[in-house]
Amino acid sequence: MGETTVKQFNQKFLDAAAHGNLEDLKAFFGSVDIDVRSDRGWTALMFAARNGHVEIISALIEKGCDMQVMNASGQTALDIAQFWNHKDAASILSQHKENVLFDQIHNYYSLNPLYRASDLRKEESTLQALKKNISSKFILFEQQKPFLLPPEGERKRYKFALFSCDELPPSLLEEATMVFLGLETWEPSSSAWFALDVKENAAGPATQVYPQGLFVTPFPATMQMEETHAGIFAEAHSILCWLERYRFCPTCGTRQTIVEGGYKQTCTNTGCSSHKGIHNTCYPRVDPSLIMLVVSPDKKMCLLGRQKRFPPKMFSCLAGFMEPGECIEDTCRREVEEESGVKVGKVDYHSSQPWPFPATLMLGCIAYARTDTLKIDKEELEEAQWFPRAEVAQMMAGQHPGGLFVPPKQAIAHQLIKSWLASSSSHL
Ligand SMILES: NC(=O)C1=CN([C@@H]2O[C@H](COP(=O)(O)OP(=O)(O)OC[C@H]3O[C@@H](n4cnc5c(N)ncnc54)[C@H](O)[C@@H]3O)[C@@H](O)[C@H]2O)C=CC1
Ligand SMILES: [Mg+2]
Ligand SMILES: [Mg+2]
Ligand SMILES: [Mg+2]
Ligand SMILES: [Zn+2]
Repeated sequence: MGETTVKQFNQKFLDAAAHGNLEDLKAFFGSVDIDVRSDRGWTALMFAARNGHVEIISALIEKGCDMQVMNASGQTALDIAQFWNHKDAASILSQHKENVLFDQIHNYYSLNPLYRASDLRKEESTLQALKKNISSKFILFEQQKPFLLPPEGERKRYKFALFSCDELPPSLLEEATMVFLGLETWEPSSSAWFALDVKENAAGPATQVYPQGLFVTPFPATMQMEETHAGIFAEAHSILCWLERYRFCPTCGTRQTIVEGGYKQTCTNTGCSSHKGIHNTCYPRVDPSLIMLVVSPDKKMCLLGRQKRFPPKMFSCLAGFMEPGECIEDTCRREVEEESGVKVGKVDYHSSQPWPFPATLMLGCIAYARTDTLKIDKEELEEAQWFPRAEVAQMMAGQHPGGLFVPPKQAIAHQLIKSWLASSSSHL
């Protein structure tokens, strides 16, 4: 095709989106660049958002269009739908959190599309009404094991089986530990999501509705979930583990009551000092830890290590829990020196990842080493070594001659290594 014909071809595709003509639009799939832009920098998704064509938006999203791009005025498709007050279109677009996370790296387990509606947690009567609302969605756990639909046909990933209140026995709804996870969108009338944890024997009622569903051991199955469901799993699983493991007041040992949709527990002993002053024992815990890609002083190598529990031949970034009263930079320097003997200078923050086993928050950093002599702490690491960039690239690609490899893309370690490889290509 000549340049003019390509332009005309692209324009027809954009017109189909603007006019809401789904059949015409689909005819272009496979031959057109789905993110092609008009002269003003508008994509097909933006044209569909401008006119509120919900079907077109869904079809484009399903085909994997980029939702983060901006037009020449700095608007995304979501901004455009909101500006023209197309509520349904805005709602679909806002469910895909990439929209609001533009320019941000998002890691697996962090893509939770729910609006947490934390203000509603305190409104007990609203929560009770939502629990009985037929549009509310329930996900099930049995002793913290999620009830999932296994990969099937074209779908390569696990996803949650969703239940409505009339599909679950009333006794189960009453007795299970319940967590209010949030609303589907910021619209107060949108569907609420709840997680239910049953002690045992929920398989009967659950498999009546979904014969193919099963309660699975969360790790590693949840590493293979639809990404938004993995985000919802992270929220639900961390809270449920906390509710299960902190049933008694850490201050006086009295039984606690679950309140605020599962996001708080209060001690039933009115004389307990946990009711006075500032304390944090009644809220769910999150344990911050650091994970760092350590770059050598000459910037040509990075430091990777193996913990004993890793699969054979897997090397990853060093990691360690933060200690009270410590800043991120000092945790990074201390953990690297403790485990490898290497002294770190500058520390750059990269991105973070909730690690819901049970509630770690991994803070990913790039750490610049000042020294390169290794003195490995054999308790913490079985092995650690400096790897040149080319070898790391082979490990990432699964083409290392010795069979060494790095964690899969769902792990933040993978993303740190990938970023370093991309940024260090200029040092070759
Ligand atoms: N995605 C990846 O490639 C990797 C992830 N990790 C994760 O990073 C996190 C921290 O790394 P580690 O090397 O294990 O930390 P670490 O180097 O601080 O050593 C672990 C020890 O720290 C102590 N500890 C202190 N606070 C703790 C807490 N809140 N929970 C549990 N143990 C605590 C325990 O004695 C534990 O054995 C872990 O959650 C681990 O799963 C670790 C290595 C690689
Ligand atoms: Mg350590
Ligand atoms: Mg460690
Ligand atoms: Mg430590
Ligand atoms: Zn107490």
